[in-house]
Amino acid sequence: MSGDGLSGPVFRGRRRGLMFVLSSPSGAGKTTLSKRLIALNPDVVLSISATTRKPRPGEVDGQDYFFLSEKAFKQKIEAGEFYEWAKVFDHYYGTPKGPIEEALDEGRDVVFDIDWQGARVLAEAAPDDCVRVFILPPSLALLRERLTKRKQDSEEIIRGRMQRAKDEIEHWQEYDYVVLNDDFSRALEKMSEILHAERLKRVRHPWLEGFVEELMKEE
Ligand SMILES: Nc1ncnc2c1ncn2[C@@H]1O[C@H](COP(=O)(O)OP(=O)(O)OP(=O)(O)O)[C@@H](O)[C@H]1O
Ligand SMILES: Nc1nc2c(ncn2[C@@H]2O[C@H](COP(=O)(O)O)[C@@H](O)[C@H]2O)c(=O)[nH]1
Repeated sequence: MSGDGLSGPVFRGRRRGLMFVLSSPSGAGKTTLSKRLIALNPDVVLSISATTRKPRPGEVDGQDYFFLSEKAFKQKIEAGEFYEWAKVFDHYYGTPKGPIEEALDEGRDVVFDIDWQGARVLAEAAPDDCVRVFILPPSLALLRERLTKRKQDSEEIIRGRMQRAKDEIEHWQEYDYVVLNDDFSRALEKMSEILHAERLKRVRHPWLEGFVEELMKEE
């Protein structure tokens, strides 16, 4: 069951999975945080996006992203295979529908690492299921340092990502929660707290309606 404290021997109702949407400027730490969050909560599923950008060293197709040609990506847009898609840093990125719908229907929570455009689409499409978290870096200087130390991108690419950082941060007020990723462990703890509190929300437990109705008939 969902491990949310409402599923003991008496409370057997199922809940629908929630969409845990993370955005931040590139390099603030959402990939690292989401992977650690899933390691701590193995019942949570990571949404694997499709992209037309080239794989970084060590990235695995089907694990980090589905790496597609622009032609294949556009065919999938036409076929309606994406929940949402956007152009970010001159490349296409999109969230495949199939695995997400399956996971949510099974009551599993899904983590999305997507930009503000995608977060907005998901929140409009599924306002009751969506929880949006914006991750802030402690400063732009430290953001640049993280991108540099990651050793995955050229100086030119890092410059482009830094130029777009403020455009992304401008959307912070569209999010339900903001987590400052200064100390990593503290940020991770806050993410876990948000996830666990959100799982308990009444709207995520429609079975409670029937349960309370029965309870009120007693005596
Ligand atoms: N709290 C932290 N303190 C120091 N370094 C951190 C912290 N959090 C993450 N990092 C490091 O910063 C780098 C960027 O993190 P990460 O790749 O998770 O960012 P991201 O937001 O997913 O970026 P992108 O949008 O480009 O995918 C990584 O090398 C990661 O180990
Ligand atoms: N709207 C979407 N944005 C996405 C998706 N997958 C990733 N992203 C965002 O793109 C940038 C760059 O990612 P990188 O892996 O090249 O560093 C980052 O902000 C991601 O959040 C998606 O499916 N939809």
